[in-house]
Amino acid sequence: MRVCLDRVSQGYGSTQVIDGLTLDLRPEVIGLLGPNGAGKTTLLRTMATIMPPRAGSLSLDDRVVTGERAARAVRSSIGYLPQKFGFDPGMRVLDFVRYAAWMRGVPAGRWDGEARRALEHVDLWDRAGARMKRLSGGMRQRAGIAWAIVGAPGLILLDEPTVGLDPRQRLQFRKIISGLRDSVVVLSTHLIDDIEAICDRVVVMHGGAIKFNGSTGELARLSRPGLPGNSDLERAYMSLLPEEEQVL
Ligand SMILES: Nc1ncnc2c1ncn2[C@@H]1O[C@H](COP(=O)(O)OP(=O)(O)OP(=O)(O)O)[C@@H](O)[C@H]1O
Repeated sequence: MRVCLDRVSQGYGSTQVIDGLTLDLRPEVIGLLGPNGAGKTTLLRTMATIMPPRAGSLSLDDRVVTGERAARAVRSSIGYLPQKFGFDPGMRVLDFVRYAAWMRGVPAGRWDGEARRALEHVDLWDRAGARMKRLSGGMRQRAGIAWAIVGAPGLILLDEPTVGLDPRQRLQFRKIISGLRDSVVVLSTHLIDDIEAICDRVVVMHGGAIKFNGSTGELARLSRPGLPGNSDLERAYMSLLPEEEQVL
C-alpha cells in the first residue's frame, strides 16, 4: 500500500484546518505528533475517507479517491480506530470484530477466521465470548485495535490508541503494533516515548502543516541544548514549535 496526499486542504465550516498538505507514506509505523488542535485527527479522518479533501487529492496505490463511490471502493483496505469508538455494550467481543470484518467487505466465509486472527494478534482470543461492557479499559482498547486490523487492511489509522492504558498495557500495545509492519500504520499520540519505541517515521504537525517528516534518529538530531525536555526527542520536538511555545 502506498498512501499519497497531494496538496490537501481540509476544514470544518469556515474553519480551515489543513492547508495544502503533501505526504507520501509506505508500509511502516508512522507516529503523528503535535499539540492539541494541530490537525492530527482531521488528517486521520481525511485518510480514512470520512472527510473528502476540500482541495487536493488523496490516493491509495495510485488510485485517486474522488467522490463517495471511489471512497467506498477503497474502504475495505482501511482500518480506522477513532479516539472514542462506539460499540454496543451487550455485544460479544467476537461479534464486534466480525462486524468490522463484514463492514470491511471480508467474504462471509472468512469472518470467523479473520476475527480470530485479529483477536489472537491483540491477545484477546480468550475473551472472545465476553460482552464488550465486561472488558477493562485496556482490553477494550485492544478490541478496538482488533476492529481496526481485522481483514489485514493495507492502511491502519489509530487515533491516540494508548490513552488510558497502564504501563504494561502500553508495552503490550507496542508489541501488537510491531507485528503490523506490512501495512501503512499511522498512529497519533502525545507520548514521545511511544514514538521512540515503535515508530519508524515521525510526522510532526503544527497549525495544520507538517513541520517534520523523517526517522526518529533524524528528529533527535534537531535537539538543541537549552530547550525544555528530558530527552533528545523531546527537545527536538520543542525546537519545531513556534518560539513562543518553546518555553514552559
Ligand atoms: N467537528 C469540528 N467542527 C469544527 N471545528 C473542528 C471540529 N473538529 C475539530 N475542529 C477544529 O479543528 C482543529 C484541529 O482539530 P483536530 O481534532 O484535528 O486536532 P488534533 O491535532 O487531533 O488535536 P488533539 O490532539 O486535541 O486531538 C482544531 O482547531 C479544532 O477546534
